[in-house]
Amino acid sequence: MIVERLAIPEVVRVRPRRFGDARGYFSEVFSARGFCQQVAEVEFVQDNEALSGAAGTLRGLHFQRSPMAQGKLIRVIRGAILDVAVDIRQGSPTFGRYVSARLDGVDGDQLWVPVGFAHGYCTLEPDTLVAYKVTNYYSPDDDGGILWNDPAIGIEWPVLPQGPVLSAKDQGLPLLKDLPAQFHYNSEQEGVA
Ligand SMILES: Cc1cn([C@H]2C[C@H](O)[C@@H](COP(=O)(O)OP(=O)(O)O[C@H]3O[C@@H](C)C(=O)[C@@H](O)[C@H]3O)O2)c(=O)[nH]c1=O
Repeated sequence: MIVERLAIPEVVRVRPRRFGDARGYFSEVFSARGFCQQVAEVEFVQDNEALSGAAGTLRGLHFQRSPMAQGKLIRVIRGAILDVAVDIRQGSPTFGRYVSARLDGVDGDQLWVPVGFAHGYCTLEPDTLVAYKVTNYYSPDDDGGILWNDPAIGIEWPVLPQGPVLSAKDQGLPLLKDLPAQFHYNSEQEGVA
């Protein structure tokens, strides 16, 4: 497993080893032992899967507030995404900044996005299948979000002349500066894993 910390070092790109042979390949896509030793000591409780039909489907930017905040380990089974994590930790030197990584089903890279970050992705190919593990259960009451194209964050999404395919919910999310106080993430309440 190769581990690479991004410009915001709590966000980590993980490349599990693949053993190729004449049949194809074998890969341990997750091992608690390796992950806890090399990336973050967390426990995952839920596995999610999302299929997006059209290239240019954008989901995000999402998070759950404390105490239901979720760390997420994202990978692409088929297709490709630009995956994005935005630092929303109050007082963080990188608050409001983001990192991104291309993930695809060909090389099998994963992205670890800890609590304290909003997460989103845009699909780069049709029929992209994304799978991710999360460290806390889904809690719609604690669901928070930030508008995907908040100019203060300035994410360089793929160029989409028609604009992205968005859910109705994601079209109406607030800007980071307008996030209600009860959705502010305070690292002192909940340590960053
Ligand atoms: C996220 C989630 C959704 N759902 C349901 C609620 C809803 O009816 C349907 C679709 O939900 P959403 O529109 O929120 O799905 P989606 O926009 O794909 O939401 C996801 O986006 C990415 C970027 C993330 O980071 C995830 O944490 C999650 O927020 O699935 C669950 O039952 N469990 C879950 O954990």
